[in-house]
Amino acid sequence: MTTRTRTPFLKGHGTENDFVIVPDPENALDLTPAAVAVLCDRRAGIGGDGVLHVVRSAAHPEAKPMAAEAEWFMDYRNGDGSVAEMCGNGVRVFARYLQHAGHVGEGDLAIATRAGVKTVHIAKNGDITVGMGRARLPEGEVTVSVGERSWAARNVNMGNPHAVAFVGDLADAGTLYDPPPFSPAAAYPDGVNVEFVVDRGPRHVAMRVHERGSGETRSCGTGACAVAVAAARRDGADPAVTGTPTTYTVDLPGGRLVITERPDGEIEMTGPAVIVAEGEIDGEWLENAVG
Ligand SMILES: N[C@H](CCC[C@H](N)C(=O)O)C(=O)O
Repeated sequence: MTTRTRTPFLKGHGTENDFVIVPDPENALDLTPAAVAVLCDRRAGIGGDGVLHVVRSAAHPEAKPMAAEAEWFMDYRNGDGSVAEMCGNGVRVFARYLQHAGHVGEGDLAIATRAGVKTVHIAKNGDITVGMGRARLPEGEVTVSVGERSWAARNVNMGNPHAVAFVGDLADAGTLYDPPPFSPAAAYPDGVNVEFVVDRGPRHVAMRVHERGSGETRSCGTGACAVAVAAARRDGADPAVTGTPTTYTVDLPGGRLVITERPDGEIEMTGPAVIVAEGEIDGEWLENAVG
């Protein structure tokens, strides 16, 4: 962005996982990691867990191969400026933005992401359902720690990496200021999102999450999917084994998501998404802030 340009932005969230939305159909903006970090700064910037850069698939080299299937590409960035493969809450907010901007209506659409094309359904009641694809469950147990405490965790990949630890009480995870150390280091060469989970009832869990690149957030869509997949295996309810779909209700600090895994491994996540506000980014401010 050059000085004195004014770039539209919107603010939105899905179960309080919040994002700065930057519409840029022709991929004209130079959205550097430093610019993302400044935009996500909750004091000196707009504030958010991440940025949803809205680009036509045909205008982005990573999304061009998906352009025939999905007109729009969610170029997702974490709040620290790093790039992640996928953001579940982000896809719902992205779909809500496309609807808000008049690009799509209620019903079915497809969104390109770095983890492939995701199918999305915008329901009349406002709920948004995302086809999250299949989980990968790398072999080998991992351990995560917070302070003096450690837990065995399940390695689940939803396009992005997760470590799911079942704990006695969500307070056991302490303040979660820093990324929880994990071992073996080789399990997550590019870092990891760590979820701490307790039971609330049959097929009903609650979780906290420390997100790679964003810190503790109020919600994580891919994390909720990873938790549901790990819980189903713990509970002897793996749909591939039982032949019946499993649905888990996942309560997060920021709201509730419903995750269904089918016998073929396909996972669907349903939850809300809202647009909170829209405005303009001052190019001169951003240029000075980035330095
Ligand atoms: N921090 C994650 C990306 C965002 C995931 C989360 N916000 C979601 O809703 O899935 C990562 O680095 O893999």
